[in-house]
Amino acid sequence: MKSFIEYMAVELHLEDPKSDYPNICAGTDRYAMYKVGPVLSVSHGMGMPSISIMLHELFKLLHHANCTDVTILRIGTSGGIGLESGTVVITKQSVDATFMPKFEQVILGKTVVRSTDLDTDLAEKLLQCSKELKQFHTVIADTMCTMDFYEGQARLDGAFCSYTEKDKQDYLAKAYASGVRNIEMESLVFAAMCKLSGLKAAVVCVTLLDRQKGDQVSDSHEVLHNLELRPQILVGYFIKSQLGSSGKI
Ligand SMILES: O=P(O)(O)O[C@H]1O[C@H](CO)[C@@H](O)[C@H]1O
Ligand SMILES: O=c1cc[nH]c(=O)[nH]1
Repeated sequence: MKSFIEYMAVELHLEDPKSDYPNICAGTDRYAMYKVGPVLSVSHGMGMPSISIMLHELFKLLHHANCTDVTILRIGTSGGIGLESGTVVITKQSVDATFMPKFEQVILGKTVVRSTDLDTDLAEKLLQCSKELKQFHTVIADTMCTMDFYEGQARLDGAFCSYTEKDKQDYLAKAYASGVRNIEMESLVFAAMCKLSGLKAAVVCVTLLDRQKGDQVSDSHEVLHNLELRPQILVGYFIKSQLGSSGKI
């Protein structure tokens, strides 16, 4: 989060050699938050419960700070399906582990179903940015969001596994056929909460491996670090172009 803010400071020409970027949320270890100019960068931990707490608190903060015209972008990593590792996926729709575009939450003992639509126009603008950048392959596709990294994502290498390689491949093939091209663990509640709050939102994740070829993320730290920079580069370029065209920088 801090390195993204340092990167944005340079991109937006807002860097100050004397300034360090403090963690605005240093009083809690739940997440970290950094800011430069109009850009906030916040960590969200792993999984839907973690990101949903952060989003509740972030939305309240944005409200009390009278922020307007807010765009929220989740950047992160994912497992790909049928894509070369390093491909960046901009989420068209976030779907659950049964490939349905809905987020279910039990509230007061009743199941509430919320839509996980994301902003189509924003996704297209991000894709256009990637075409201008010409640095890596980017697609718009559905993202499957799961409750778990191992059995929830059909891995065979967790502590428990109750299915075969063939079962795994059949499930991933069904996901692919339904339009899913990557798997991660936060987009469902992220999309549902951003839609509910009326904020424009997008999910941009790089794929670290092709799940039809394996389960383990086994590239070197250096290779993985370079792949992880891709969503930052794309979103950084987008933020810069948006702020430039609206005369805010
Ligand atoms: O790269 P991040 O944002 O952590 O996202 C992905 O990586 C984590 C699993 O390794 C999950 O949080 C998943 O959604
Ligand atoms: O396979 C992967 C890689 C990163 N994050 C996930 O959730 N799954």
